[in-house]
Amino acid sequence: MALLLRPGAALQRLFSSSPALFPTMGLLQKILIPVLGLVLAFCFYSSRENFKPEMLKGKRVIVTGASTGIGEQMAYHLARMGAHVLVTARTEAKLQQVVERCRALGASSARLVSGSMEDMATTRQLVEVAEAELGGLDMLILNHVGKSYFNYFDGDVGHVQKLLNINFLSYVAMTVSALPMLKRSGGSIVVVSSMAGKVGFPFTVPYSATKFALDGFFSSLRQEFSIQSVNVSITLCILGFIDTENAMRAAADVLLMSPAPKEECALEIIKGGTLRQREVYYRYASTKLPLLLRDWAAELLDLLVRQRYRPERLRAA
Ligand SMILES: NC(=O)C1=CN([C@@H]2O[C@H](COP(=O)(O)OP(=O)(O)OC[C@H]3O[C@@H](n4cnc5c(N)ncnc54)[C@H](OP(=O)(O)O)[C@@H]3O)[C@@H](O)[C@H]2O)C=CC1
Ligand SMILES: CC(C)CCC[C@@H](C)[C@H]1CC[C@H]2[C@@H]3C(=O)C=C4C[C@@H](O)CC[C@]4(C)[C@H]3CC[C@]12C
Repeated sequence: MALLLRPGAALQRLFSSSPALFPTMGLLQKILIPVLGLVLAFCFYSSRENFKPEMLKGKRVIVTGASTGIGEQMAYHLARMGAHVLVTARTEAKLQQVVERCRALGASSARLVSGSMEDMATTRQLVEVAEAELGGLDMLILNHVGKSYFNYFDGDVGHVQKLLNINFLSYVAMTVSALPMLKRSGGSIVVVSSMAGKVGFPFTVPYSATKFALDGFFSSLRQEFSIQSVNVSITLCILGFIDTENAMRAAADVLLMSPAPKEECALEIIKGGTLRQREVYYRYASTKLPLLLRDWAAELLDLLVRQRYRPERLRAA
């Protein structure tokens, strides 16, 4: 434990307790350890490129589920950064407004494709528009989710299947269709997932299944890209509770926690994708830190989570 918390002090204690074994310890302590520390710090910071909004200028980006919530906010950030934005969802009227706002915010171009992700024709059309009108694709942001319920699992297998089609299979289909373009540009795939795709929470059984599936598929695919030297990054985004209209309506009464803002969340996703990070955790303290408990004290994590729920406030199904 001491080695984890104060490695310098722990090493010092270890070495100073057996001077005969380490005749050059004085030298080691005074010079080598500080130098090693400096080298490690340099490697760590120099490998982490800083994000700059200019990185997105002129980049061709598809954002799915962009008519509302986090997807809509990502479209606006990308527009401000001067990207070419192609947004999609089912509600054409809403998408039209998003496109207009993107143009006003300074997008290099903004267009839409409306349609359901249950339908493979939508996937095909999106990729065709990117190819024909943008001449390729640099970033694919997969963000849409089908409507589900926030309540006890009701046994409806048909709903699980439908949600898997929308939240998981369409992500696979989009990836397969867009991959040739992404390989050409050395681009990025960004997959928006959730803490509910890493840990089992109550009242989101079908949704959680679809998010766990995304982790399995994309983490495995990332390994294959690495073996085959495919220069396409995959960023999996692990989000906590975010203040989008739909999430607030569904869960705010039941959850004893405050939601994080969708605007900031959208920006963190874009930053992570642009820097080709393996995973994004937003917010860090309520996602990454609880996950440290998952593998070592799962029961404790489950208990802490249940304490943040008020099941008596669930709406009658
Ligand atoms: N908000 C939160 O607390 C959290 C959200 N997340 C994740 O963040 C992402 C965005 O969430 P959020 O912004 O809250 O979601 P919203 O419910 O606000 O937006 C969902 C989007 O998906 C679109 N959509 C729904 N059904 C379909 C369909 N069949 N075909 C195509 N598009 C569809 C909707 O548009 P339309 O209805 O017009 O089709 C809308 O644009 C999701 O992946 C979600 O899992 C993760 C953790 C927490
Ligand atoms: C360890 C804890 C401090 C963290 C717990 C975080 C939990 C409570 C957070 C993490 C992910 C969140 C859910 C989510 O991903 C998406 C949606 C869809 C939306 O329409 C309705 C709300 C819902 C179910 C969120 C509810 C709250 C969840 C379970």
